Amino acid sequence: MNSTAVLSVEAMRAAEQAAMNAGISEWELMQRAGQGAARWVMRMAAGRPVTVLCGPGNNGGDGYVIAGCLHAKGYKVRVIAPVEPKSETARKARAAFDGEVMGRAALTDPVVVDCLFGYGLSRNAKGEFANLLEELAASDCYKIAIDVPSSVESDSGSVLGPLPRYNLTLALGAWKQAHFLMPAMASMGALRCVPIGLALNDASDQSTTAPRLTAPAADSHKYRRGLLAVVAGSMPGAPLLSAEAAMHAGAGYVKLVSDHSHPDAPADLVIEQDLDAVLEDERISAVLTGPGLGRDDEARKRLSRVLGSGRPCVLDADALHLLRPDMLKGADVTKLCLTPHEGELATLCESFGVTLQSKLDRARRLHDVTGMTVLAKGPDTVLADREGMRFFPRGSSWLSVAGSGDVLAGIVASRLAVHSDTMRACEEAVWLHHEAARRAAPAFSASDLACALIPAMASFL
Ligand SMILES: NC(=O)C1=CN([C@@H]2O[C@H](COP(=O)(O)OP(=O)(O)OC[C@H]3O[C@@H](n4cnc5c(N)ncnc54)[C@H](O)[C@@H]3O)[C@@H](O)[C@H]2O)[C@@H](O)CC1
Ligand SMILES: Nc1ncnc2c1ncn2[C@@H]1O[C@H](COP(=O)(O)OP(=O)(O)O)[C@@H](O)[C@H]1O
Ligand SMILES: [K+]
Repeated sequence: MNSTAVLSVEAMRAAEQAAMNAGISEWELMQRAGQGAARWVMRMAAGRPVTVLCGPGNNGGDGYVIAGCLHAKGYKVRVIAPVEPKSETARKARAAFDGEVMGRAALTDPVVVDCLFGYGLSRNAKGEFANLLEELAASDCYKIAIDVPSSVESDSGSVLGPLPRYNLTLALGAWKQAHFLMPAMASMGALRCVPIGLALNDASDQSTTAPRLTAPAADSHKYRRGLLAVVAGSMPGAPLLSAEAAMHAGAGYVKLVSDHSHPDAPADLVIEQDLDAVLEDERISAVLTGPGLGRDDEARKRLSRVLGSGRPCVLDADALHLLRPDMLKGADVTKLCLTPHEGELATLCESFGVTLQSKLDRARRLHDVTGMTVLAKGPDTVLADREGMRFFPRGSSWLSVAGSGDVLAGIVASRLAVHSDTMRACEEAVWLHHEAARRAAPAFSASDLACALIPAMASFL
């Protein structure tokens, strides 16, 4: 089975070194990578001619092995290599390939395999490399990236040259961070991982797989299934949306604590006004606040009361702007989930003295300095928690609609009310959010999305 480990370049080099220390040579690793990738290339090429672009490092070395496998199977295959290989193992692979190698040629074949650079890309692709990538971007051939697209920086997912849109990207040995990060992720097409026998069991960072949810126990009642309080503030719409989503994500009972009258609220949503009375109820299993909370003194007081309740909490939207380190004194931070988008993450980093730049680094450090669960959402959602980072497959781009984050916060809170595990709640919520988007018709609104949670739940039971 494919591993779900996600490795930084440093961790990848260490895993390869460990394999070599255990007696598997770099040459053997390259053979496994190249042969495994070649099987995918042949599946996609289905007999059509193939061009392989080979760069100076071991990614180029993999390219010569791929070309060799295709050649041996009778494929019409040629290599375009703007420079000779520099690493010893890649030179050996070049010498072992007895097919056609050209310095420059037009990209006329229907399938092109890109092995210019892998995780060793260290600066902007320029000159002949940039020309080739531009030509590849403009071509309508079937494009396969080996390990990572050649202008993608493996750790950050940032782009250092012309970026073609690939049909397929084959990660070698393990997933790299860029496979789950924007802007790189958007260009990779289908993603597959080719195992090469690395020991990855100790990797702390992982891609997530579909959660398994369970129906309520046979002897459940509404409180035992989880009682959630959604604490509203100055604006009525957003918390109502969160509460509606929460009602369809597992909790047995959702209360909206609000001073507004909410004439549009469904009859089965209980609306209360007395925040202290609600929070004193021992049966409350989780609290959500932030959507529509406002940022004035009253909102700050509400947030402090929620934090003081000691319940598992989800903090979103305005709560993330109001949150300060001193508010966490005495709080059990392991019960708190933050669900910031990019802007809210920047605000939180300022409040908690995190100066790193990338979303991944910021989320990781924010968790490290606060101990809270950080779900940094966006087109490339990442989760930072006690066990490491968690990554997700791409969700529907239709999720970029106002209120979509309120729905997500409601789902996280609902799952938290069910089982009190912050990390698990976030993982389940992202998958449910994505699945609801898949099941809703295109151009859905946030309330359509909340309704689509009902069939989405069924996907994971
Ligand atoms: N090390 C191993 O054991 C294995 C590595 N494998 C392959 O090796 C790749 C990593 O190999 P390398 O570390 O050799 O790195 P790459 O092949 O990714 O490229 C690095 C080479 O390109 C040069 N370079 C980097 N950026 C450049 C730029 N913008 N313009 C021009 N030259 C540039 C570097 O100086 C270096 O020579 C992986 O992505 C994977 O494809 C696989 O064969 C599996 C085994
Ligand atoms: N292009 C996209 N692809 C996939 N998911 C997206 C995309 N854009 C936004 N999302 C998701 O939609 C939600 C938007 O949340 P947020 O920015 O808080 O919106 P709002 O404040 O309007 O509710 C997040 O869960 C985010 O992950
Ligand atoms: K590549």
